[in-house]
Amino acid sequence: MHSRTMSPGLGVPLAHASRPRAVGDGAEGNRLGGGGDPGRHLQRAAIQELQPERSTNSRVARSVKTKDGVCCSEAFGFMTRVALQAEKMNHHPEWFNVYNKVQITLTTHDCGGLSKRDIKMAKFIDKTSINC
Ligand SMILES: C[C@H](O)[C@H](O)[C@H]1CNC2=NC(N)=NC(=O)C2=N1
Repeated sequence: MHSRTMSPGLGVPLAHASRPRAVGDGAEGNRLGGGGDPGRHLQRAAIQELQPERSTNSRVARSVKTKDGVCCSEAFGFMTRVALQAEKMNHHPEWFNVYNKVQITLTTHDCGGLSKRDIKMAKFIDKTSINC
């Protein structure tokens, strides 16, 4: 079953799968650590390398708190850098922001779990948040 949501401004219906799609949509989108993949131990090591906080085997979480207290400009600047990277990678975070706090969850919807894109995005977020 699919639920359809109109994308804001584009007027193009977006089909959202209501459950994880089949694994594998190309090298970047193959689910890590799953199934009988012979490389799964290597892939699992890649996931563990992220030192995830509050993560599961299908989602990686990050929490960022910028220095600017209840002001938001540093948090917005951080989110802008991540948003531009997300557009560049075509891989988008699920995130929540209040004041100087940003809670981020990374997962690959196309394969219903973690992929190399999540690892690449998590490393970008870790590097970018160092200066916040
Ligand atoms: C069609 C488009 O390439 C896909 O929907 C992209 C967009 N951004 C994405 N972001 C995330 N987090 N997971 C995806 O599977 C994904 N897929």
